[in-house]
Amino acid sequence: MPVSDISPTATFHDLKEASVFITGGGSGIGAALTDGFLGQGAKVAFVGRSDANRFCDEMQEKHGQRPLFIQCDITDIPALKSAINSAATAHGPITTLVNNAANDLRHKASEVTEEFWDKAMAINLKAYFFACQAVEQGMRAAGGGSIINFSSISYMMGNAGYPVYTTANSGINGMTRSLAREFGDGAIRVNALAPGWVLTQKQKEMWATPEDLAAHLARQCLKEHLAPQDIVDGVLFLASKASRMMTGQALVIDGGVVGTG
Ligand SMILES: NC(=O)C1=CN([C@@H]2O[C@H](COP(=O)(O)OP(=O)(O)OC[C@H]3O[C@@H](n4cnc5c(N)ncnc54)[C@H](O)[C@@H]3O)[C@@H](O)[C@H]2O)C=CC1
Ligand SMILES: O=C(O)C(=O)C[C@H](O)C(=O)CO
Repeated sequence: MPVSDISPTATFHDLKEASVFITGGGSGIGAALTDGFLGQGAKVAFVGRSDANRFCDEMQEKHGQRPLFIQCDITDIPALKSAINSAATAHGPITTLVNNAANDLRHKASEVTEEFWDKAMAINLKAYFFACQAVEQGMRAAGGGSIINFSSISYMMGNAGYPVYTTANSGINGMTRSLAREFGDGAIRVNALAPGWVLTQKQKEMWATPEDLAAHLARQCLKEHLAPQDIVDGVLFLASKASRMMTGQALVIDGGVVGTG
């Protein structure tokens, strides 16, 4: 489905003018999130490795407001912190952080080198932590905020084929619970969101064989594959004061896989 067709169903009035920072907000689920937050009237900044100006043009045309794109590899922690500072300077202190960028490259345990491990963890876990650290003081000064850390049901399913990724996904949930405790006295909420299999263009091109899709659907209670926009309303809810007393949780949006297999 083209990005332009994405339309979240809920309106969260407190997200109007909110300063939102999204990692990997230019493609896949992240692009749907950028679109969704702009649709709420939020000010959105996002980072990604490759040029996203065409996507920003599309968003400006659709919403009358351009997201701020900052080119940045999130494994470069000083660059990530600098991007967060630039976004806060442009839009005001970040009150919603979405740690979305990740890499689910397939691999076998026997093939994992130390170098691969370090690189995978740098993208899928380390960057998440340092982005949380970088927004803490600004959120405290602003009177609070919401952090949403993308995890995945893949570790809950005990999936093979990407063990370093699933290790990081599990770590994200532990980190989320600890940071929820540590940041809670600043009214900063920290939650995880674990999607099921979401058929982005990349998933369709790289991993989704007809056999695997059928097997996955057989495990879902709801017999329809998820699209990126199915994740958006859940993120908006976690960002909004609609979830004001919810923190340290992992929200699963998967069509009903976990616990049914
Ligand atoms: N698509 C799916 O089926 C599922 C996705 N998820 C999670 O949802 C989130 C989004 O997933 P997708 O949209 O499928 O991912 P994707 O791979 O399609 O997009 C990830 C985005 O992050 C960016 N990115 C990756 N590495 C980066 C780096 N080093 N520096 C800066 N940007 C970088 C990419 O350019 C891209 O914009 C991830 O956290 C993923 O683990 C979880 C479960 C299932
Ligand atoms: O995190 C991921 O990426 C996934 O979980 C993708 C799908 O859920 C999957 O691989 C299903 O088998």
